[in-house]
Amino acid sequence: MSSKKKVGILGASGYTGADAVRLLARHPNAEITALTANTHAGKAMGDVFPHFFMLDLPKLVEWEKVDWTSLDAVFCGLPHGTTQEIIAAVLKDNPKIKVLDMSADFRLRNKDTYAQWYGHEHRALELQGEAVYGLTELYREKITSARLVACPGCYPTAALLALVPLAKAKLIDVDDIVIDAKSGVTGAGRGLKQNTLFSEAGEGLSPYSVGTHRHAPEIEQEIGVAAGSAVTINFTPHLIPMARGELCTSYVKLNGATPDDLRTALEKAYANEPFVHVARKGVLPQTQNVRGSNYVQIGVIADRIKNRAIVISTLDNLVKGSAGQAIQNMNLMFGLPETAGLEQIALFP
Ligand SMILES: NC(=O)C1=CN([C@@H]2O[C@H](COP(=O)(O)OP(=O)(O)OC[C@H]3O[C@@H](n4cnc5c(N)ncnc54)[C@H](OP(=O)(O)O)[C@@H]3O)[C@@H](O)[C@H]2O)C=CC1
Ligand SMILES: CC(=O)N[C@@H](CCC(=O)OP(=O)(O)O)C(=O)O
Repeated sequence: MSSKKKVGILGASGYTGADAVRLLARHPNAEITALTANTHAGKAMGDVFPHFFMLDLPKLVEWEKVDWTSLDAVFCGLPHGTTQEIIAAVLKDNPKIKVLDMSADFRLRNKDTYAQWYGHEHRALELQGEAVYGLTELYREKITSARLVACPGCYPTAALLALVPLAKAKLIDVDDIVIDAKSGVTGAGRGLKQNTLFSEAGEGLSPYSVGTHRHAPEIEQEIGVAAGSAVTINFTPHLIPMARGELCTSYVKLNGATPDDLRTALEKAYANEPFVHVARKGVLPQTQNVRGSNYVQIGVIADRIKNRAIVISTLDNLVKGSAGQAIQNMNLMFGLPETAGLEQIALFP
């Protein structure tokens, strides 16, 4: 009998689900036994994503048709709002399944903050209270014993890995953080949308949700925990003409520290981290350095303005920004080597 963990992927016809398939198909300790879709249900995975021609994968089915009793874990790449209802139904009858949610449904701890930003009351409040925030480097211990892990959004992962150690060490003024972020268009999912058409996204750079993006409260929640006080940040996302990749430029005010102190604090925080690389002085992170990999690269640059510094972080939104981080968390939850299935080097150029 195979000792591999049997995993299912909800939303396998979407981008995060498909990247989970790409990575899990070569994971030494996992076996994909169920894949779900909505409009694509009934199709072969190889017809929906022809780049999987070499894999023998289960057919895409509606989530109600999955034999949940045979699964050890489920990855969830569904739209937010939909996830909470489906996961509540699955866990009700199959309470032992481990859930790696890549949507936003269980990330915000405060139910009022959730309702304010997502426009409705949470429909699985108990699970919202149970979920562990899945930023591996910050919550490793809690993730190890969790049943439901709310993997962070791609922007929060990039921003928080750069800023949390600095907020914790009180090296920066947490009331003066400006995050300027850029994402490739896969960040918006595979569904047809006007703003991600090649003709509209291919030759321009567009800011969106300025001052209103739902990742602001998620970032504030975790910087607030690190700082020990509520914070408000300035966060502006942009859509850039490339498929995958994300880069966050954070402008910070120093609390009497130097930019070199910031770099030293980050190096110390991530000295034993397999997937976070602090660039040496003078090296600027760029999306090409992490594309297709589970790595995050962070760099610190002195600003010409006195008492300010610039912290740049980059990741692949479909790997460390979603499917890769979810697999890293699954590895912890099953006591597997944390890096299993995730050691790919960036696809450069
Ligand atoms: N893309 C990214 O970089 C990141 C995305 N996320 C989050 O991960 C989740 C998935 O994102 P992404 O993969 O980009 O999205 P996609 O739009 O590419 O895929 C969504 C998936 O959900 C399925 N689906 C849609 N509606 C329903 C429904 N009512 N019932 C069951 N299944 C449904 C779709 O099926 P079908 O195609 O058959 O209709 C598809 O498989 C979202 O919550 C997103 O915000 C998080 C981090 C990064
Ligand atoms: C380019 C783009 O549209 N990106 C998405 C973020 C993707 C992500 O991380 O979203 P979740 O919080 O839903 O998981 C957005 O801005 O909504």
